[in-house]
Amino acid sequence: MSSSVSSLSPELVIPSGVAPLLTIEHLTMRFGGLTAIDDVSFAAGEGEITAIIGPNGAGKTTLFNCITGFYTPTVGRLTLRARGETFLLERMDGFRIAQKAHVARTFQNIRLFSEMSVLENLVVAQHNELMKASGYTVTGLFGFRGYRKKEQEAADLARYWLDRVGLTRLADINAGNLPYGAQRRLEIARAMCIKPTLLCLDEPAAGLNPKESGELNALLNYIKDEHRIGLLLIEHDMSVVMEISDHVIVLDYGSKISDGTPLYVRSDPNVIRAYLGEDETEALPPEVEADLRKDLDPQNREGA
Ligand SMILES: Nc1ncnc2c1ncn2[C@@H]1O[C@H](COP(=O)(O)OP(=O)(O)OP(=O)(O)O)[C@@H](O)[C@H]1O
Repeated sequence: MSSSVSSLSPELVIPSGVAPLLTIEHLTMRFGGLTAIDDVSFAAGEGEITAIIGPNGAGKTTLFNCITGFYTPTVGRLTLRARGETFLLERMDGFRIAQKAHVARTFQNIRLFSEMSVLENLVVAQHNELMKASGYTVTGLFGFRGYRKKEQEAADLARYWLDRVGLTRLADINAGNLPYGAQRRLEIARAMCIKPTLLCLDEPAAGLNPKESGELNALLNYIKDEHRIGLLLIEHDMSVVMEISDHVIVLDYGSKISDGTPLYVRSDPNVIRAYLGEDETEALPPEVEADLRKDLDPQNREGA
């Protein structure tokens, strides 16, 4: 672990010791009298999958909305360090967070352009790059070389991601006619077309069958391994979380209640209590209780 990482506050330590890509410090988000996020701090590593889990209403989507500029946090600092630049996200609006910091996002409910073809969905995601190449003029209409080159690059990138998500054969059909699992993969491909530094996925496995869920895991691992970007994942499907995450943050009633490797949080009594309630944890058999205590012993804590 480098000295810069080891000097961080304990709240911000990443179990694997990799450099932080995103640092959230003392984030609080209030809606009138309701505190949806209450003084939450954590860091997400470069080239890692960080899962945000917690019961319904824990504040997961609100956290994403703060990171991606949909909400301006009431309090807190959100720092993204990527490609040699530092961005203070709490000071930026959603458009600049997407275009300058290259933070991409998918939503709980699929938001594709359903009347456009699968391929068009991926080209349209690159609209801003193309507009920049045209100098925000009619250059594109005259087919100038610089613009044509950008247009070709946009088409190549779209085809690359179509291939990666297994949709090349379906490139020309309307996105709204794709099967559900394929729509979810297309959304991720579209987000990847903005060449993100950080990809935020809100329940990507929702509604998927086990086969589609396996394909999703493979896709997310591919993105992590081949493109070395950070992924933030809100997910209720624990098989997905436990299989592909490097780091898990657990929220409950807006507060962080656990932070560590999947193995660590899985046996953290705070997490079990949040998911099952007090009564069930009291009824744990003594040998399970003993295992939990062993797992929680800092000496045995994985990644500690
Ligand atoms: N715009 C808003 N105005 C008022 N309250 C809000 C707003 N957005 C979220 N909340 C409240 O903040 C709390 C956290 O909601 P949030 O959607 O972030 O939880 P979540 O963990 O994503 O839940 P789920 O797993 O059900 O999606 C809830 O009590 C919710 O009602």
